[in-house]
Amino acid sequence: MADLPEGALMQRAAAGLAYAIIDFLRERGRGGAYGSRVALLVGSGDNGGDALYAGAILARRGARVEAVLLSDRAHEGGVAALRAAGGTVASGGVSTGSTSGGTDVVVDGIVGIGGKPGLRAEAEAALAMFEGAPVVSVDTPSGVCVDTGEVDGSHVSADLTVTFGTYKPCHLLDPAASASGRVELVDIGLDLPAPSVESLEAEDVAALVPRPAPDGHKYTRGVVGLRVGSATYPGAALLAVSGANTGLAGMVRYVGTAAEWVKRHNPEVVGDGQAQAWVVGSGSADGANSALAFARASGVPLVIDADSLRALTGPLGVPAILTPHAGELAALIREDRADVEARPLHYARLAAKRYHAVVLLKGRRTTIASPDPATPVRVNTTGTSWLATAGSGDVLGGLIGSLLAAGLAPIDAASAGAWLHGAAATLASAGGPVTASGVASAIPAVIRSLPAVSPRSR
Ligand SMILES: NC(=O)C1=CN([C@@H]2O[C@H](COP(=O)(O)OP(=O)(O)OC[C@H]3O[C@@H](n4cnc5c(N)ncnc54)[C@H](OP(=O)(O)O)[C@@H]3O)[C@@H](O)[C@H]2O)[C@@H](O)CC1
Ligand SMILES: Nc1ncnc2c1ncn2[C@@H]1O[C@H](COP(=O)(O)OP(=O)(O)O)[C@@H](O)[C@H]1O
Repeated sequence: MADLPEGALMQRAAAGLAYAIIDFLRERGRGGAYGSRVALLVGSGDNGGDALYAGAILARRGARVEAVLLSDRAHEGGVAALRAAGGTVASGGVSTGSTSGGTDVVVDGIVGIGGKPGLRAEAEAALAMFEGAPVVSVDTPSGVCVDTGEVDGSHVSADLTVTFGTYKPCHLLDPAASASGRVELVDIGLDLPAPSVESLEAEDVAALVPRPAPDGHKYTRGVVGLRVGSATYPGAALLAVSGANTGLAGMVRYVGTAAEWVKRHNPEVVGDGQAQAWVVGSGSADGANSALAFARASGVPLVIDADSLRALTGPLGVPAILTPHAGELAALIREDRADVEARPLHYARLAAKRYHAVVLLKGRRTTIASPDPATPVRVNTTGTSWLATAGSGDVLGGLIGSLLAAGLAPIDAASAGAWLHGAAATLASAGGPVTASGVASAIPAVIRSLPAVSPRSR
């Protein structure tokens, strides 16, 4: 890094940005840069510099590029480069109209990682001039909080965000993740600090998924037990069992009022006995407290879902994964649901600390926090909104339980489970509706499709 000439990182970022914009224009039916009309919204920092240098590349390739400067301190080298390439520069935050009324893309170089949340009035006014035009954000959608994914005030909603070096929390965590649109990563050779938020990829999950040892038997593979469902909600038992009974654990036990149903549909499932992990609470209704008490007394790691979350009073004294959706987490920590949805990172961390458990906060971007504040929070990016269907959370609890029983650490079981669950939903959905049972049925196919893992990296 020390050997790089000054500005080299910005030149790499700008080149990556320019080529991403050209691809974006092609996707939208333009030939590429040539003949396209490009508006750059340029703030006072290096983020605006990236936009200006990218604009210069586009102008050299025949685009009509206008930079709208939102500050009188725009990046000087970038302004000069754009002018030299034939672009126009409008100061005072007002477009000359050279690209409006048919702008093919607006490039948001207002602020990047140096910005404060919220947009200033001149940025809002400039965005309003180009309302309706597609937006590509440089590094981050301007106005969101980069480190938490929260939004406070107005912000850009991008169709595409081109980011440099690494994904930032705002690209992964809602609500800012939704404002980022599609996110493309450009490697510019940055030296990066350890992340506070991360996301598993297929290779990571492949390395975590338990595989039977050649000389293994069913007990060495782990036994998962479920105390879920009730006379009121027998379906929750069936669905949680379907998530657990995909062959990832060596054996599945079920204890509860739905035992006859469960065994009729799952002849492999056996009754009470020792287990390496218990899943409790899904559809447990009045039995939620006793299910939790029995499971806790076993001393093994637990997955605590739905009704059993209400029975929690504090840390459990055993390793545990809590799996609330936003409403359940709000009730658990006595906050408003809307606040939890607005600050998932904050509240997942808070609950993990308070209950000394891994907290998996379900939603579009399921957020998984460890009680150890040094462990990065994991955000799940697989899945589809078709997964928002009754009972799919029950399937997830069972699946995570089987991974826990197979010996994964709670943070790994929770995050690999969420990844597989989302991927199974996408596979089963194939762009259309899917049921919770359909999600469970697709889990083995997702595992078969994971990239091969060398035995050494397991
Ligand atoms: N890391 C790297 O090595 C590389 C980084 N690179 C790029 O640099 C970007 C970071 O650049 P940066 O540090 O100059 O900050 P940046 O986000 O442009 O703006 C900060 C200035 O904006 C202002 N401002 C603040 N809040 C505001 C608001 N809400 N609304 C409006 N204005 C606001 C405030 O100035 P003020 O006007 O208050 O004086 C502040 O000083 C990064 O995201 C990436 O694109 C690449 O080139 C590759 C190498
Ligand atoms: N908009 C969405 N996009 C993707 N996944 C979603 C969305 N909404 C919910 N989900 C996922 O659907 C599942 C729903 O679980 P949950 O709310 O517990 O449902 P249930 O209690 O009916 O089983 C979770 O895995 C959650 O992450």
